Amino acid sequence: MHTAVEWKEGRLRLLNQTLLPVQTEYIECTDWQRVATAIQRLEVRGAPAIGAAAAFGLLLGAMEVTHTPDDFASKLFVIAEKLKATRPTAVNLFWAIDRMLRVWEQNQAKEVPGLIQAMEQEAIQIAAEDVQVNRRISVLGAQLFTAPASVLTHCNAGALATVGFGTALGVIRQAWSDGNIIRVFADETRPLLQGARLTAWELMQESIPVTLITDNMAGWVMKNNMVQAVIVGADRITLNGDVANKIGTYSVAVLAKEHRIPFYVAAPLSTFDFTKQTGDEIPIEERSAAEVTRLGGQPIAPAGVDVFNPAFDVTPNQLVTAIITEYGILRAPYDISIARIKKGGPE
Ligand SMILES: CSC[C@@H](O)[C@@H](O)C(=O)COP(=O)(O)O
Repeated sequence: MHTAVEWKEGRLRLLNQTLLPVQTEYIECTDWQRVATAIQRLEVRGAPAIGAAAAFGLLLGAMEVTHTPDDFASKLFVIAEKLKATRPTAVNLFWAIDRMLRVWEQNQAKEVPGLIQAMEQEAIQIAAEDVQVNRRISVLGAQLFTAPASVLTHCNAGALATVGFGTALGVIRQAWSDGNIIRVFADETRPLLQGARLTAWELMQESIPVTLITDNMAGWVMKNNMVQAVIVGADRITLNGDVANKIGTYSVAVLAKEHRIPFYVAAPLSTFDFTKQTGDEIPIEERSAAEVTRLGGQPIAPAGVDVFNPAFDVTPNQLVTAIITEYGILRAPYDISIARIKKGGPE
């Protein structure tokens, strides 16, 4: 398993996911600007991985500032805002940066080196927690699979999208080792092909049987009883259980309902936005038209065509069979089950 985000000797090492599966190359980030660019370009992607990378990005920013404590604070806040502006949808980004800023607040009385040390510990802790949380989600989610089944997934919610094992793919990994996964159908996930490039690659590395399909084949695969469950990750979940995830997830959820197939979401507490009631309030990132009009650098549409390129969609709670978190498996009514985990307690 490759590590997507790694802190080593004062540098952030990111696996460059835009080059996969052709090349396995790492980016050594020594300044916060490079981390911001990596998030924007999707060199590091997936909600938990973005959160961890941003925490280290803010740390790198803090390490550059060696002036008076006042100056330190104002510069730190500017860097935090710039990092927050990289991508709008995955709430883990904001969650991780705010967590880092709280450490600054609590250690304000310290000299800059002491402050930086506290911030470094926090960033390392954010990354380490994600590894633990992935394992917990995987073990809990695997309990939903009591007999051998084939599953469909969308985008990539694996090791590449986290610091550890993955969320949706973590559950699949665990259920596979329990003998309960026959095959994984991976949607290619247009426009940036995270399913084809990343999920298929990750699963093949571990010899988990995977079949790649284009996004528009999911309905036919379900109609032919080729999958018994859908499992995906999430970028933001609101208090009512609405789920933002990679564009195309909503279509898969609608199809799953039509075919009476359970639709599971696996996500850590850091993906819940307790400040938002419904999915209507989630900012949806729109990305460049070139992602749709070009494939592998080649034009596949007439020059100048109008394009709509939302990177995410929102699946309404009534299409979600269960949400697997490190605190337990949540089911409807989600306003009640989510209110319970909001307090940090088990479901
Ligand atoms: C555990 S990752 C969950 C989500 O972040 C994932 O499904 C997803 O939509 C990633 O989108 P991306 O645009 O590749 O960052």
